[in-house]
Amino acid sequence: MLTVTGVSRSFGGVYAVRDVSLTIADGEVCGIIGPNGAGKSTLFNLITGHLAADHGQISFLGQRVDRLAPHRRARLGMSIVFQAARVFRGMTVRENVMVGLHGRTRAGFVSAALRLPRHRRDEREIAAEADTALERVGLAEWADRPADRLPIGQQRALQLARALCARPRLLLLDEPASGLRGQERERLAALVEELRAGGLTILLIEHDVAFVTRLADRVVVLDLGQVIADGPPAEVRADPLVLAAYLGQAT
Ligand SMILES: Nc1ncnc2c1ncn2[C@@H]1O[C@H](COP(=O)(O)OP(=O)(O)OP(=O)(O)O)[C@@H](O)[C@H]1O
Repeated sequence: MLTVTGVSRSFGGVYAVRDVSLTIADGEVCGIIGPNGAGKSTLFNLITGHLAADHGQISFLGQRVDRLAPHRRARLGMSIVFQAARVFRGMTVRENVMVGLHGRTRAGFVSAALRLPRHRRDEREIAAEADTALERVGLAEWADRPADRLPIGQQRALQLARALCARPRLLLLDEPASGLRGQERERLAALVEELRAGGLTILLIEHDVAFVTRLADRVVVLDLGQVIADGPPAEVRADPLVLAAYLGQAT
């Protein structure tokens, strides 16, 4: 589904990502971990198109995408949940999901603003689609509540619902567990497991090694911009190179 080949990116002459290659197969959950400054965010942004690579190739669904802008990659089926994503205040949970869907309808923003008949029909379809996504992430009963009152764990689920509405082929999660603890983290993990069981292909970067190794089929470990391990979670956790990279770092 995704192939990264020999990708590098430097800042001011220092490599943040150096000659990284990895592949993600259809239906796989791939986790990218690594100590602070390892290059995780840089690699994530190279894949989504928010950063341009200096060298290397990225292919998605058999097509070169490394020169495409983020929205073009999104149209091909990449959907991102950003770590810092916020909910829209003053809107309900359902409306928050509907905002993401408006751009996709034939009617679009113009007739939405003018409230044309076509808009009213599309609006009902959009609301139904939003409800389906909310159901999928366990937020159905919160649909009519103000989104900014949701606890942070549910706000993250809401962002997932928004991303799912784009019907992604590949879901990219940027530190989904950050700021979550205990039960919230458990709920999110269960949700990702459900999405995986549904056959969705997922790439996640995370600080929380335990969270990743629990969810991922495969874990790629970066250190100083390079891949130092790539394999099943149990294998990677026991790898001496990985243990050495994490030595002295809080994981
Ligand atoms: N825009 C930038 N300008 C200059 N240097 C950068 C930039 N982005 C990243 N770097 C450097 O590249 C290296 C990798 O950073 P990156 O943020 O990708 O690592 P990370 O693994 O995501 O780190 P963390 O776990 O701390 O978020 C670091 O040395 C960082 O200082």
